[in-house]
Amino acid sequence: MTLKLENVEVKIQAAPILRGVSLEVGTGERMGLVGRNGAGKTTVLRTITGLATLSAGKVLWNGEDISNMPPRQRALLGFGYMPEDRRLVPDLTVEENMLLPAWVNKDIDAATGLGFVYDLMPELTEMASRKALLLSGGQQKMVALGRALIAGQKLLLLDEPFEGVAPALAKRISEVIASLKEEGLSVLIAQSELSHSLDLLQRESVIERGEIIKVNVIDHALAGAT
Ligand SMILES: Nc1ncnc2c1ncn2[C@@H]1O[C@H](COP(=O)(O)OP(=O)(O)OP(=O)(O)O)[C@@H](O)[C@H]1O
Repeated sequence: MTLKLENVEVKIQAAPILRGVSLEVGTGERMGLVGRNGAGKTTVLRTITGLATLSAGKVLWNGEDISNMPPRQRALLGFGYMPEDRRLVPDLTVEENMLLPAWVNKDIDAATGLGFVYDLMPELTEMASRKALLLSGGQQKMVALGRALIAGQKLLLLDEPFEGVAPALAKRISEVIASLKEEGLSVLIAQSELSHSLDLLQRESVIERGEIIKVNVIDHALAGAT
């Protein structure tokens, strides 16, 4: 299950936002996408989900060109997306918020998705019937992660999953993401700083002004990981 971007160009109102972006995320790999605000990280994730339109280049999934596939079909391939803002509906419960993608896209297998998420994050079972507005910011991030996993059981795209999250919850989110390797999930994590996830990532692509300028292999000994 390999994701590949080949020379992807995206323009917004004629302005070049992504300029020849190429990257590859292998089965079970956790790849970082690191860059400053405005570098183009969110646009890369939106291109993979199909929400942003390419003006050139290709998005490949297991070698198949999916550049023109609509977002709802990509969800059925097992793509999950957690946007930077959590976008939970305050008056809906935790479970209802997680089921939103399946309400919108009837082809998503909600029961399987929900079972997968509750096995992975039992704490969400305990808060399933609480309204989203009663949760802390970090708990809301957990729910948003759960929601991304309802469909995203092959490729998970996370935009700033640790931003504004207290250390204990950030550690828990990190643990959950790490455990996905056993499920063979590929994960791409966009963030402006690496601090929370150095030991979580195998590689990081560095993006600057819409271009990948380098790919680093994370040295876990140096990062202090075991
Ligand atoms: N809808 C839009 N209209 C105009 N410009 C846009 C739009 N979306 C993104 N941009 C521009 O594209 C560039 C890349 O934005 P993008 O959100 O992908 O960056 P980012 O690295 O994710 O940063 P951030 O973490 O601040 O979201 C920025 O210069 C941004 O201003």
